[in-house]
Amino acid sequence: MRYLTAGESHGKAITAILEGIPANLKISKEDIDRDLARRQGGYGRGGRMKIETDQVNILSGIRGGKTLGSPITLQIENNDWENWQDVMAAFGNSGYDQEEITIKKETKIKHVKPKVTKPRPGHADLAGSLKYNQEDIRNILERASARETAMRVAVGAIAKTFLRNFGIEFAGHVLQVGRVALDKELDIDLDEIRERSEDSPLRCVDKEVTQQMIEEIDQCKTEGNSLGGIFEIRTTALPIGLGSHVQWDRKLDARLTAALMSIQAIKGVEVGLGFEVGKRWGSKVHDEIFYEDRFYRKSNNAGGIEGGMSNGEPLVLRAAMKPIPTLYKPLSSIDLESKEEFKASVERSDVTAVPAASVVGEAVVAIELAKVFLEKFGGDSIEEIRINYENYLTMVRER
Ligand SMILES: Cc1cc2nc3c(=O)[nH]c(=O)nc-3n(C[C@H](O)[C@H](O)[C@H](O)COP(=O)(O)O)c2cc1C
Ligand SMILES: C=C(O[C@@H]1CC(C(=O)O)=C[C@@H](OP(=O)(O)O)[C@H]1O)C(=O)O
Repeated sequence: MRYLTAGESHGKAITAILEGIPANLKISKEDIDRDLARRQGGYGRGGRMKIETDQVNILSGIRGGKTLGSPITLQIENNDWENWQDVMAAFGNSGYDQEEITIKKETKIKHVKPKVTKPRPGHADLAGSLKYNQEDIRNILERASARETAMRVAVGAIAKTFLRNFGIEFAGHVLQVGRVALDKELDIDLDEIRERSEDSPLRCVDKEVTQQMIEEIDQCKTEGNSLGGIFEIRTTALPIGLGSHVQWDRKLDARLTAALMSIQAIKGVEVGLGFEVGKRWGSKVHDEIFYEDRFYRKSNNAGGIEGGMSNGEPLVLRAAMKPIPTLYKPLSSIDLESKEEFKASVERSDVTAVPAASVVGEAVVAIELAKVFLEKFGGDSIEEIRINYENYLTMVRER
């Protein structure tokens, strides 16, 4: 299974081609749209989310509600493209002048100079414009933008649908926003994490902590600043043996953490206890092994992975997101043309997007897990994969 996304943040649409999903998988557009709406939510997001109502257009690979085994083409339109047509028309055209262009941001008419020359610290602006030899930073920021994650969520919704056929479910929820953290042990099951986080404007399972996070965001916004945080992805128990110890690039932990690191603004990823393992003695880290009809553990410090393979327990992964790079009180930067010191450009921006990132986290983990699952139980139809899967489970059970 493989996929690529394409599209600029203010271009007409974003697209993906997803190949390798087996035939006869029932796909519901409503399930994909539900995840797209979940990604758009979250307290602290900027004006763009009021303009977009992300909905997927399925252009190929699905007939009568079922996959055909052929490439699936997905598209999500950018409503904001209407407002940015003049700016985007000047895109990449080095001959345009520096006259102001009219845009209708959030229905308010605004005039902007089409060329962006003041790189924002923390964004792709400086490295991208030098590397791709671009005078206009917009030629970089349009693609670096996390708008692209909408498409990864759509692809992820298909991966989740596939894995749901084998009893694998996901929950992404927020553990920390800025200085406010949920520091209690979570002793609630996956369904309750899902239920409580869906009810929270910050995708946090605790109401009191959610309120404190809101206050943190409000204070930060008033000061023209931005915030990051931490989210966690959990799954139901995985079958033993996804991934492999035999080669570095087949290790499940390496693959899943790379997927999470590929999300814009993610700067750290933990598996199970994560960095805490460096402090504890071995007896307080390793999960002892028990047997009753099957092998099981009473703790899950390993986060469901040992030796690069799933060990039969639920996955537990966490990711740290840095604060959003665009600050309404901008940081110092150097103008690409004049080389003079200026305040960085201010693009319309989120104050924080940790809840959205947690939904993207679910998606990228689901995509990578679906890939690993298909590598192990691969087949061309869902029926064939089910036979392979059940044969393997029987083999493991009979050991
Ligand atoms: C869901 C989501 C929303 C984001 N929104 C913004 C935003 O509004 N403004 C901004 O400057 N960066 C935003 N970012 C972060 C940038 O996309 C990211 O920092 C940038 O692409 C540079 O990549 P890096 O942080 O991985 O180095 C967002 C990231 C995510 C995951
Ligand atoms: C568009 C999305 O997020 C965008 C991610 C983003 C960035 O720099 O990453 C910058 C902002 O773009 P804009 O200037 O258009 O408001 C966010 O709104 C989205 O999540 O769908």
